[in-house]
Amino acid sequence: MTPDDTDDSNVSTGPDRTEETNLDELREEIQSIDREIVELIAQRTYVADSIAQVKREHGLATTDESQEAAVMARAGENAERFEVDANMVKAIFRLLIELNKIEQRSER
Ligand SMILES: O=C(O)C(=O)C[C@]1(C(=O)O)C=C[C@@H](O)C=C1
Repeated sequence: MTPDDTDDSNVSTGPDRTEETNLDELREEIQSIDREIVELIAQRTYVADSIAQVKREHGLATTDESQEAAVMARAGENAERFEVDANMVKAIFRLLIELNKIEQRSER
C-alpha cells in the first residue's frame, strides 16, 4: 500500500474548502438577486395601485383582458430573449397579475 492509497481527499464527505467558498459566494449572489426580485415585485404593485386609482376615477373595470394578453405576450418574448422557459415565466406573470387584481379589488 502506498501513501496515496490511503488518501481520502476525494471521498465525498461534502465540499472542500474552496468549493464551499464558491458555493457561499454563489448563494450570496442568489440572495441579492432574490431581494431585487422582491423589490421589483413591490414596484410593479405600486404602479398597479396607481393604475387602479386612474381606473376608479374613470369608472373602469379592474380587469383589462387585452392588457393582460399584452403583458403575457411580452413575458413570453422576454423569456425567449433571455433563454429561459417561456411557460414558467408566463406562470410567474400570471401570478403577478392576479396579485394586482386582488390588491386592486380590495381597494374598491
Ligand atoms: O394595466 C392594467 O390595467 C393593470 O391593472 C395592471 C395589470 C397587470 O398586473 O399587468 C393588472 C390587471 C389588469 O387586468 C391588467 C394588467
